[in-house]
Amino acid sequence: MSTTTGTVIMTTIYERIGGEEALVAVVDDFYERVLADAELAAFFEGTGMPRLKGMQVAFFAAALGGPDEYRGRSMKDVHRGRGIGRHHFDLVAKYLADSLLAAGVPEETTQAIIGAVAPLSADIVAPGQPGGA
Ligand code: HEM
Repeated sequence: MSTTTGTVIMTTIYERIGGEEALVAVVDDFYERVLADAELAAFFEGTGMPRLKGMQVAFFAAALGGPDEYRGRSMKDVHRGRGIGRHHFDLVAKYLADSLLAAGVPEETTQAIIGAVAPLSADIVAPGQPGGA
């Protein structure tokens, strides 16, 4: 048996993907895909997209280990009463993965991010729907 001493360098997913700047680009591309999908676009009618993009960047930054806290509303409050189904959630998750991969985020990191957002379906999918609380 051998022992090694060394420095363990911990990096967050936030840092690994390139921080705030990378996240802004990913979120822009993500909403382009979401709004181009006829099954999703109607959910965002009447939503101010520049503000939503900013909130989404803040949310993902906090979720992925970034330095700032997310100070927006809870996922449950934001998505309540919108009739979001499991299918819609899965489409959104797929577009997020597509955007991350398109930005050059490695497959493994992309999977880790999708794994981190998956449990949010309990708060986002409407109650009574599969995957909803
Ligand atoms: C990974 C899953 C998701 C995450 C992390 C997420 C996150 C967020 C965040 C951070 C906001 C902004 C909150 C605020 O304004 O205070 C938001 C708003 C919104 N989300 Fe989601 N969301 C997700 C999935 C979905 C899905 C599946 C739909 C519908 C298909 C959806 C529809 C909306 C809409 C319409 C708004 C804007 C509400 C408004 O106009 O104020 N979201 N979401």
